[in-house]
Amino acid sequence: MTGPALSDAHGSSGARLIDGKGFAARLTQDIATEVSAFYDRHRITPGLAVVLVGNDPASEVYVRNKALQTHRAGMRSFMHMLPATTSQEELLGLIARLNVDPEIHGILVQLPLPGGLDPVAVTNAIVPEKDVDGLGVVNAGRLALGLPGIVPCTPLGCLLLLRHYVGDMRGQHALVIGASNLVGRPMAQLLLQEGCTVTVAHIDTRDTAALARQADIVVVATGVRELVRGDWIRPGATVIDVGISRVSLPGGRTRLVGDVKFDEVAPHAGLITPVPGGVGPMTIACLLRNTLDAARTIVEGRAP
Ligand SMILES: Nc1nc2c(c(=O)[nH]1)N[C@@H](CN(C=O)c1ccc(C(=O)N[C@@H](CCC(=O)O)C(=O)O)cc1)CN2
Repeated sequence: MTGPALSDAHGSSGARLIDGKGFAARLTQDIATEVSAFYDRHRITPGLAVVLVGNDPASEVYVRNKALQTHRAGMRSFMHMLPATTSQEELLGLIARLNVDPEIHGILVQLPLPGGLDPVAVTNAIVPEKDVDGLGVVNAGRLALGLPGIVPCTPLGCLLLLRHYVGDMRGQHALVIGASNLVGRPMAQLLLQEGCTVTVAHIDTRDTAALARQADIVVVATGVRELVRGDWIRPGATVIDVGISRVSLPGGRTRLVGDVKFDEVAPHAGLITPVPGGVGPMTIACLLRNTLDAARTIVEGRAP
């Protein structure tokens, strides 16, 4: 429940910054310790296969970071970089091989996929026990029923931050803006399980601002940059910004912005995640968590 109050430079009257970067670094260290203990017990190093199709520049950065962090946590990383011309059959063939590879405990196909490839069919081709993105129907169904399973990395990261900084969320009103399979839908399920009253808004929901003004917790995952404005936020509310957009600045430089107009929102919020350094780093830390848990399930035969 710590975190610095924002300085006047941010135009804030005292919202605390949620330090996702620091939290993710500690989580990764803990996972490295657990990976080492797992190796001592079984003489097995968990292995993560990451599949990237095409050359989306942001995805290339994310998969490189995934490989780096996987090594840092003491696990094995297997990268499969495929051309954008890869057919659905070729991709499904690779997944079928990874599904039965004993060195692989987690499989992730980086999203978005190039046009012509069906992300639902592809993610559902991964066997549920290696589906470390938690996006297949088995893990998504388990989450919807409140059963143990693999939870998608970004919503899991948001949940860990909320549990740490907010604590008990029972009775709080949570608004999730954006209903994607990757973030919004699983996030809503997790908040329900925490005892929140949950509203889910679409990008084009009428008067999302009015819904936000009633919320104690606002999680935004729309990809619409700076959608959430200062007057949307009830004083003291917790704001979790999942969006990451790169905007061009004069002189060829770029900067990252989220789905929240930070300088306007921070003075109203009680707690807020920055972009960068908020939810993003938690996504990769939770992928490592899910990979180790998947290895445990496969090797020790126990549920995560
Ligand atoms: N199969 C998946 N595809 C995608 C996922 C996912 O969880 N599974 N999530 C996103 C992208 N993503 C991981 O893949 C991701 C996004 C952001 C970050 C991150 O650390 N962001 C940093 C800034 C990094 C930068 O400088 O660009 C931050 O916010 O501080 C990590 C992973 C879509 N695809």
